[in-house]
Amino acid sequence: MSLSDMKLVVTGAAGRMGQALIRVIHQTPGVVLHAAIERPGSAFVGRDAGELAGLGPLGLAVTDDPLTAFLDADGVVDFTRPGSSVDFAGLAAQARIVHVIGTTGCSQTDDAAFEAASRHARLVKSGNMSLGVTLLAALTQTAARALPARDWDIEILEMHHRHKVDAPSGTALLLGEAAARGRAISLKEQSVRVRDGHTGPRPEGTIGFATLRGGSVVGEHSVYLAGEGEEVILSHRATDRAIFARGAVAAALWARDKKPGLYTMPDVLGLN
Ligand SMILES: NC(=O)C1=CN([C@@H]2O[C@H](COP(=O)(O)OP(=O)(O)OC[C@H]3O[C@@H](n4cnc5c(N)ncnc54)[C@H](OP(=O)(O)O)[C@@H]3O)[C@@H](O)[C@H]2O)C=CC1
Ligand SMILES: O=C(O)C1=N[C@H](C(=O)O)C[C@H](O)C1
Repeated sequence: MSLSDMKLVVTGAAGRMGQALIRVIHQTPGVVLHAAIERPGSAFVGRDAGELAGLGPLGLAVTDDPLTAFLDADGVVDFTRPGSSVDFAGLAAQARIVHVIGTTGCSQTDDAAFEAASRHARLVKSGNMSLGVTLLAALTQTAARALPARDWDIEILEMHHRHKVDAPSGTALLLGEAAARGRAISLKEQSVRVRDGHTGPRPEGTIGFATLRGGSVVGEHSVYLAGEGEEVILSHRATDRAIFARGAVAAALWARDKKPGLYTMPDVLGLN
């Protein structure tokens, strides 16, 4: 470790993403694992973070004390649950550090809390931290703008593993927002999140969502632009959670010298 290495805290350290983050931080020059956090009462508290992530012992025990961990850290990388991420954003604001939020399924109230925390912390939040999906969103916006709503319907299909708890996925919603921007419409007013029974014909100009869950699928997303006699399909398939972890660590490093604020992955990748 060098003096200038960015000291990162991983919350939800024993989770699927927590373990991937510990591995990526261990391999990435310029960052160091400062603390690993699980919730009070978790069976993982006290366990070695490296052993949890399959790296062998790192000499760093998982704790349930984020306040102490954040005070002496440069950033926190957080893929947990909405309520927990809101609490962590408050602590990151107190500590004036970087908070990278990958957690999905957040409500408008949660988003307002992130906005408030970003007055003091540097927050980077995205429903998908991968380079591929950030590009897919840009392509979706371009395609939605180019293909008129009168002739081209937009549908977003996603599939994830059986343990996922929120739907549609954060990525599907991010792609829906990109399509809505391309069409200059409000996703909230024009989205169809569920279909069941006698639905009637498809309302023109809407953006539809369909959700599949099963097995160990890491994450698959397709944007269908369906016209009369032809379809354009833009797709992304994640096969390794390391893509999200690498994006999150790149976001933390990018945000290190930024002003307090709420940023997204296109900011990190210079696409805005
Ligand atoms: N933006 C992106 O690129 C990506 C986002 N995600 C999102 O990240 C989130 C996590 O996904 P995943 O890793 O699969 O989920 P997991 O359930 O495997 O992991 C979440 C971990 O967070 C822990 N946790 C929850 N609350 C707290 C808390 N207050 N303090 C400390 N630890 C806590 C959980 O503990 P316990 O089990 O005890 O509750 C669990 O160990 C989801 O919202 C998912 O959609 C996932 C992949 C990529
Ligand atoms: O829960 C997951 O696993 C994932 N969640 C994110 C989402 O909701 O889009 C990103 C990725 O697809 C994996």
